[in-house]
Amino acid sequence: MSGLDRFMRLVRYLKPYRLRLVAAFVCSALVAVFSGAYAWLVKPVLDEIFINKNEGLLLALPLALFIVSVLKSAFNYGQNYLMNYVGNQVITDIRQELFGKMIRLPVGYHDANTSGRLVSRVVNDVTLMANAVAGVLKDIFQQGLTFLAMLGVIFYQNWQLAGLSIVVIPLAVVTTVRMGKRLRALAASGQERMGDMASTLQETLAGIRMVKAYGREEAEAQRFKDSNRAFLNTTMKAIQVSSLGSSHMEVIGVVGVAAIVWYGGYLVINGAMTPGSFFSFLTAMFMAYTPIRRLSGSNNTIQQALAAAERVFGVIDLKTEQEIERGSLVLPPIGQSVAYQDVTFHYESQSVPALNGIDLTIRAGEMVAIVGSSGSGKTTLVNLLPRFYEPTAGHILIDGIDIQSYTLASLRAQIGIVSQDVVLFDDSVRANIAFGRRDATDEQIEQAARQAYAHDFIERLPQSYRTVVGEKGVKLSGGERQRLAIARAILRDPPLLILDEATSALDTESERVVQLALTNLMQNRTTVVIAHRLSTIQRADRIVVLSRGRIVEVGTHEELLRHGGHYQRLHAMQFQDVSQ
Ligand SMILES: Nc1ncnc2c1ncn2[C@@H]1O[C@H](COP(=O)(O)OP(=O)(O)OP(=O)(O)O)[C@@H](O)[C@H]1O
Repeated sequence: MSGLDRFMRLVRYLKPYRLRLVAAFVCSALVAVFSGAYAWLVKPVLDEIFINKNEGLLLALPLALFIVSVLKSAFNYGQNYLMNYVGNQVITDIRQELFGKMIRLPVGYHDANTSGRLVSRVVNDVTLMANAVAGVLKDIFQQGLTFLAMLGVIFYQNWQLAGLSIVVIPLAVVTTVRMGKRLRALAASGQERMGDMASTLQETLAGIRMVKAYGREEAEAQRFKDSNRAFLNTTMKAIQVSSLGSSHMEVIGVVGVAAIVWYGGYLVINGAMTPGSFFSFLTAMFMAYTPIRRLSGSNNTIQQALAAAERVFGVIDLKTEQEIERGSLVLPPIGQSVAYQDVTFHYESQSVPALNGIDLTIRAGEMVAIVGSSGSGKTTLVNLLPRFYEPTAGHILIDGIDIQSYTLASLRAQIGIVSQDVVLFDDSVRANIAFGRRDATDEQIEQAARQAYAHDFIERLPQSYRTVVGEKGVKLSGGERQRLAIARAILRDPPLLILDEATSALDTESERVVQLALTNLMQNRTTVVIAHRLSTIQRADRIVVLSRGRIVEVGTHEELLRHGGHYQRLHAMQFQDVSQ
């Protein structure tokens, strides 16, 4: 996308606010007119009052200056407020669109982009665009028009002198354009650095306990220092370029003024121009300098904003899961089966497929346990069901129809997931349980909590169901967090359940309660469990053993033990201690 395309695209966001924009434009035009009047008034003030000593105008002219200045201020306020209103509205819209987009992008996108980078996109890139849209919009209109008004006065007072000063302008333009290019590149790399910094920050703060436990404070501070420095370096380079540019402009300006004083002085001395005209001219020149400087400053801001816009639009233009999905059928509760047919899945970043030729039929109401060593593909296998990823080859059918034919929303509505890393939000216990069903009543929530063996501990919390659990539920114990997650799944009541059993050991009592809660949750559902516990595995109708992405054995616990293959070996290794 070229700079112009991006700019035009930003302009399109202005459409809903066009009335306010027109009003702002009118205010800007009036500000410019009154600025011109100001410069123009210098001539009569000087010539009539100071040179001709015209007493009749002694009161009228200062009064005129006063009125012009009041009107100019009033319209300046109007345009300032309106432009900022429009600019900030546009940015709020873009930020909302960007966030809405991000949360709908496929899981694969989030795997490839650290959350720090994404946060930086929403916070920093959009802010850069905000500066441009709100600030520059104002400058372009007001300063642009003021510049034109000044140009009018300059030419009106003396066109030859004006011609001379105009020679300076191309010099200024060349400097501005060259500087802009360099600044844009620097802004892009600055934003990348900022993203890296945000990633480091977020990772470290999220893992603060580990950082402390392993005494990594120094090392993390050092790691942060590196990205912090890298950011400083790009920032300083940008500052260098833009300061050099400003000095350049300053020198060009002084050359212009010197030339004007020399030629203008010559005209006045020879009587070709009145002193009033000359000073009115000079005032207009000086007043035109601010718009030029502001506009060239705006150019820098615009370049930064366009670089930011490129990244922001890059995300907005990605296809969301919903846009990629082809399905239109609405999935009813599962009646017969879920079937994997020759399913292969390959993560883009990996050299070997994570799943290879999987054939597996899970009957409705069945409980299937998936076991296998670490990295064998268990999580990947279940992640294909809610279509977090799409199979590279093969199909997954529910009741004989490919899940790609169903809408994502209806498919996911049928699936409940309880994973080992419980995701809780910094909200009340109630809101965390009602996460998948915002419309649930207090009675329903309490019932789900009871079934999940969570009601008693919730009642003991300081504010019961209204207690806020802290970021990621830090104010709860591991077992309590899991029971909240189970209550959440019970409330959602999905026919198909994916359970990723926690590997982290809970104490025996806590483990027993979580198991009871799980038993309640699994009742009358089709369940796929990534199983680590002996108790779960023994209760399973069938056990599927994965190894390096392939199904190597399927059967009940007893059958597989008797068979004496992979499972028997896994079992011997993993469950020795437990069974003793
Ligand atoms: N998001 C990802 N991007 C790239 N490769 C991945 C991704 N997730 C998993 N893998 C790779 O795919 C393979 C299967 O991983 P998967 O998480 O499915 O195994 P698992 O059996 O669930 O392991 P564990 O029991 O340790 O959780 C592994 O080799 C892993 O490195």
